[in-house]
Formats: sequence, structure tokens, C-alpha cells
Amino acid sequence: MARLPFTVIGGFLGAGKTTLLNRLLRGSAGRRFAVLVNDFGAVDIDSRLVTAHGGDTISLANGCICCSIGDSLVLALVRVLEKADRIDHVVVEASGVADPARIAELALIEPMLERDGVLVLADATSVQARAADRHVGDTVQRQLDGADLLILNKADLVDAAQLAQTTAWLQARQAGARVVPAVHAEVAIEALFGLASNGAPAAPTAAASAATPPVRRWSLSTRGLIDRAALLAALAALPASVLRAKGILRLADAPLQRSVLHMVGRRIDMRSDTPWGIAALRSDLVLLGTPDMPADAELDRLFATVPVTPVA
Ligand SMILES: Nc1nc2c(ncn2[C@@H]2O[C@H](COP(=O)(O)OP(=O)(O)OP(=O)(O)O)[C@@H](O)[C@H]2O)c(=O)[nH]1
Repeated sequence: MARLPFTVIGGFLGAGKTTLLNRLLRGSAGRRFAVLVNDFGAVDIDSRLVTAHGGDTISLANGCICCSIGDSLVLALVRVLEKADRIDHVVVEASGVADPARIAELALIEPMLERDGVLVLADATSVQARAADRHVGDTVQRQLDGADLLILNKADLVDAAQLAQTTAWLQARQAGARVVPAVHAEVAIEALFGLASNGAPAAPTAAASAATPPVRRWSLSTRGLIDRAALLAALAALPASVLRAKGILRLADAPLQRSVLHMVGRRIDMRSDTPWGIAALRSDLVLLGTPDMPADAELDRLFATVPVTPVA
């Protein structure tokens, strides 16, 4: 039986991995992708395209399936490979602090898989600063080193000179690296595949076995309705040690919608929509940061200033 091509999408927190994955699922160009994601909540699937929704798998009308990784990537892969006759390509979204090249090595031990390539997204506004950061720099550099293709994303947020400088910086650190600039991860789908045959995968290095950096996590969950302005004010007051915030929220001014919050560095994006035709029934907010992120009690105090109206 032909082996299934296996692609890993990596890149630091907030670089645009889920944005790329959503594009693959929408514009699959006849390929039936099985995509494995950490978190269903972030995947933006049009409810009209869903043909079946089991606990850990969503099937789409275009033949793609989306599976949640849950506790074990290997077990999730085993579940997907049981459906091997119904899919053409397996794609894994690595977590923002994982080493995607190591995940791609799973294809070397699983005979049904063939390593197709490692796609790494780099945020044009912050990749150089993150690569130099004392807490996360090693992780970011390792991610970049393992890429077969670097997608220099968020090109809309920098000027042409910075884009050119960052492209040159990426190419200088990895001789011959292929770097494609992109906005909202818009890259021709065909450019993303068949990469392994064009270049040998980066050899595993001693650094590749280093542990991922300690990333602190703080979360809040409530069933009440959250005040939007006060929440945005609390987020704006966070220090730079908070690298990323994600939320699926029920806001007091949009109680019948699901509001999705993304904060990457200082940039905040909040959208209200109803992708699955249901409002969020509760709000979940997660902050990720370096070890010097404020203590839980301090974050509890900051977010206690945000009014929450109980739901009757
Ligand atoms: N302006 C701009 N925003 C972008 C671009 N690509 C992604 N974003 C936004 O950046 C935020 C993070 O994007 P995601 O695709 O969720 O990033 P991610 O890498 O999956 O994030 P993690 O899951 O936290 O690692 C979202 O608000 C996106 O809409 C881009 O090219 N330009």
C-alpha cells in the first residue's frame, strides 16, 4: 500500500499555524487531509461543511477530517491510520513550543507514513526578537532550523525593508532555506508539499533532544457574561512576559455569540461569530508566558477587576 505523506506544521506561539491549517481544510484542492490539532476550539470550521462530528473527529464534506490530539499524538495517529483508505495526506499541527522536526521523525518509525516535510511559520513582527529571547530563544531557533519551508507570516504588519531584512536573516542562519512571505498564511497549497524529496531533512542534533522551555500557563473559566472593555484593559495591562492569550468567550455585549480572542505579543484581535451556530456557553481564557510571567495570584487579582454578570 502507498505510504501516506506526513507533514508537520510548526512555529512559535501565535505565528499562524492554525491559520494555515484552516486554509488547508477550506482549500484542500481535492486532497483529503487528516489534520491533527491540539485544540478544536481554535479551528474555524464552517458548520455547513461538517458531515459528522464524533467526540474526537470532525468529518467535512470535502473528504478532510480533523482530529483532536488529546493526550497522545501517537494514539491520535493510530486512530487516523485506521482510516488510511479514506485519506491522502496526514498533517499535524505542533504546539507552539514543540520541535516540529522531531515530530516529523515519527514518519521514520511508522511504516504507513512517509515524511513529506516540516513547514514552520515565523511571525515577521517578532521572530528575530523571540529567537534572541533568553527564555524561549533556543526553542524558536530549533523550530526554524528544522524547517523544510519557512513561511514568513504577517507580512502585512511590517514594512518592505523589515520584510527583506528578516528574510535575509532567516536565509543567513540556514543556508539555502526556502523562505516564502505570506499574509494570513496565504501560500499556494502545492508549494507546501513534496518538500522532503527536494532536500534532506535537517539531521537531528544534540539540541534537538533538549527539553521544551518552561512555559507558564494561567487560565480563567466562567459561566458569566464578561465585560469587553474591562477585559481588553486588563489584557493591555499585562507585561511582555505574557507571550500569548487565547480565549473563547461569552461577552456581555454579544451574549448569543462565541467571541474568539487572540493576543500575540501586544497585538489583540477579538472577533464575535457563531461558527458552529451556538454561543459559547462559558468563557475560557488561557495565558501563556515565560517563567517570569506574573504569579497566578497577581493575575487572579488583575482579572478580578473585570466585571462578570451571572447568567440567570
Ligand atoms: N495581521 C495578521 N494577523 C495574522 C496573520 N496570520 C495570523 N494572524 C493572526 O494571528 C493570531 C494567531 O494566529 P494563529 O493561526 O492562531 O496562530 P498559532 O500559531 O496557531 O497560535 P498557537 O496555537 O498559540 O501557537 C490570530 O489572531 C490570527 O488571525 C497575518 O498574516 N497577519
